[in-house]
Amino acid sequence: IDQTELAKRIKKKDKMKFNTKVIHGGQHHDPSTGAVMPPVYQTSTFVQTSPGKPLNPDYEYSRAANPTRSALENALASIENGTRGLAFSSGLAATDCILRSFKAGDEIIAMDDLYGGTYRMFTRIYKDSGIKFHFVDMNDLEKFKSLINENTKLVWVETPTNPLMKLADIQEIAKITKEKKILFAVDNTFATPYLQKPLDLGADIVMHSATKYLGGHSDVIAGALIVKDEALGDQLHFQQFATGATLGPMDSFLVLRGIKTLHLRVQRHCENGVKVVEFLSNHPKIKTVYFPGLPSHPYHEIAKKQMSGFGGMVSFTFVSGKKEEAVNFLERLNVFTLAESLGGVESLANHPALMTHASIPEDKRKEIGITDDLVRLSVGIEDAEDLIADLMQALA
Ligand SMILES: Cc1ncc(COP(=O)(O)O)c(C=O)c1O
Ligand SMILES: N[C@@H](CC[Se]C[C@H](N)C(=O)O)C(=O)O
Repeated sequence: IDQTELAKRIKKKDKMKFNTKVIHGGQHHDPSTGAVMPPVYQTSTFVQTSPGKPLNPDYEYSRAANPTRSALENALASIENGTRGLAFSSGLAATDCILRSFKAGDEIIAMDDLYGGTYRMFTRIYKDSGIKFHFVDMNDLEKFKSLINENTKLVWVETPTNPLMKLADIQEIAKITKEKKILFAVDNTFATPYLQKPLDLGADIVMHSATKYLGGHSDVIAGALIVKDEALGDQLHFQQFATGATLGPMDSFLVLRGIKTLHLRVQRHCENGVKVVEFLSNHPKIKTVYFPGLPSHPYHEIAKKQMSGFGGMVSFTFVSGKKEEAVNFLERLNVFTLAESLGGVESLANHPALMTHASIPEDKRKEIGITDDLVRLSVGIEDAEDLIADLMQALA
């Protein structure tokens, strides 16, 4: 098949439905061998037939492009309904790639509840760059609007947020950022494109910690950016190429393999999430359950509007409010593994204040509601009965 015919066939797959796209989107067989999965092109460089003339014009050096990474990047673009995907060596490297575009005097408005590492990058790595950061609850649209001025260059939201499961209305924010010509980036790690498609809702950039649901098997650290606008895609690719935080071929292969079962896994995460939430919500020792699928969740209406399911991430606090009770509970778990990270097939449990969000200063944590008795669960795809039995014995 010649290249034009191949490109046509790939384009057709972009019109297919989501469950087909996770498997075929942006994909074709390996042109030189016919291999169905792209081989792990474990090579740093590519032959040139004459100086400056690579044998294949798409590939000269793997930091710029590598065929295994290209296959993943095409899949990422397809499943998020973008035109360009970029794969990074971590989620934070992907975030950093966006941040590098800004200069002293620029202002960035970010959601007040963020993954601890993102908050740490904004407040510590970029603190001396002259970029000004504002943290605000994006549900207070008036307050958000009042922070915008001619220097505002980026709006950054995570929705749902890590770990408090707050939501931001992507469409409403996009109306404002479009009018003011501000770039709008959404960290879609918790929702995944199976449940939420920020580019379709008006965002300019989707970011992922692909370490989580996209990879799905807790075996890789990876990040992703996806955009619709081709010029923005070129600009971000240049930043990535020129600074170097690209994803290696083996890790690209693992994330691509993970994506092929994303729809099945997230469906089960959602089913199990609801069952775990039902159990926790009726347990006498549990005070508040944070889950966007609960009608009592303050942002349930936004969740219904922009998500097609509620995911498998659940946080909760104890009636006693005591850190010791949370710690004892976590130490007693048997099927849930006490570990940082989320989105893998196995259920994980985490104490945000002591683990994933320890990099946020204590006063700030308290201010946003990350209390010392807060526990976060990443509900996996095991049998829900076993998960609930494990929670029950650990709470007993
Ligand atoms: C919501 C969210 N965004 C970004 C990151 C950063 O990703 P990574 O660990 O892959 O660098 C994480 C976790 O680390 C996360 O939970
Ligand atoms: N100690 C790490 C924390 C990694 Se958190 C991983 C993931 N985002 C999660 O929320 O579980 C650090 O970077 O400080």
